[in-house]
Amino acid sequence: MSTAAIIPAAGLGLRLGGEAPKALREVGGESLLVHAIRGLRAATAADLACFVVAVPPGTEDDVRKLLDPYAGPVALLIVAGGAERTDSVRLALELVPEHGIDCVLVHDAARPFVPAEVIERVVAAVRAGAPAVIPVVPVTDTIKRVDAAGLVVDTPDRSTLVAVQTPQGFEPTLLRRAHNGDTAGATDDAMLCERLGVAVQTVEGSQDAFKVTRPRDLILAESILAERRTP
Ligand SMILES: Nc1ccn([C@@H]2O[C@H](COP(=O)(O)OP(=O)(O)OP(=O)(O)O)[C@@H](O)[C@H]2O)c(=O)n1
Ligand SMILES: C[C@](O)(CO)[C@H](O)COP(=O)(O)O
Repeated sequence: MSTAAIIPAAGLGLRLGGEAPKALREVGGESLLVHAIRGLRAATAADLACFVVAVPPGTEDDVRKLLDPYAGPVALLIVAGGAERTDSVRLALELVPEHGIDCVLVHDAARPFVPAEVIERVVAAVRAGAPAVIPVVPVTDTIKRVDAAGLVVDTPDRSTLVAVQTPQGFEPTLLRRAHNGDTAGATDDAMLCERLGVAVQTVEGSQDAFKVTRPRDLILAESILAERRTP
């Protein structure tokens, strides 16, 4: 049995700004998407069989040429993404093979430096029987809920809160069922499983798995890459 990796990479990167779509922005001379593909391939215990990459409509051929040299023996499928992240994941999921896959990972192109051990932890937990698995890290700020007027409603106990990363791993049939339902307002795929009443398992994530969202995140990304490239 093998793993399929869906990579939603069709976002515009409005918070990051710049000309190119975010997944094609470069760090250390290579795009975030290439770094993400390389990171997934480094997780050898995941037994990756295919990548399905959702890209901005119209960029399919260019992205295929860009990624071909990095996919190696892993099959590379490209699909035009949708308006929302969940649309892009659903469209990619339609290309995931029906047979021979025991785990589907969904991994943001915008998280280029996830350590291999995090990916392998997610896959191992799915293979051990958890139908939905997410990597998480503790939150370091105090989090408050506020109302429309900006007034604080309450302060949740921080020890019960975590920040959620990707890749998120799923038993394939569950992920298909989750994306067949109502996806409105869902900011990750695990949330769709929660809506079905499925228990979602957490595993330890990593600070390196942060999401490139705003311009300063590129500075952190450059610094992580420089650290990794230093012998
Ligand atoms: N319609 C969309 C929107 C997002 N994504 C992908 O989902 C991941 C996480 O989304 P986010 O960081 O919000 O990316 P953007 O939507 O590009 O950013 P922004 O909201 O700032 O425009 C990214 O890899 C992004 O390319 C996608 O495939 N399709
Ligand atoms: C899926 C995700 O990366 C988990 O933290 C996150 O929810 C994506 O959110 P975004 O606002 O679409 O970047």
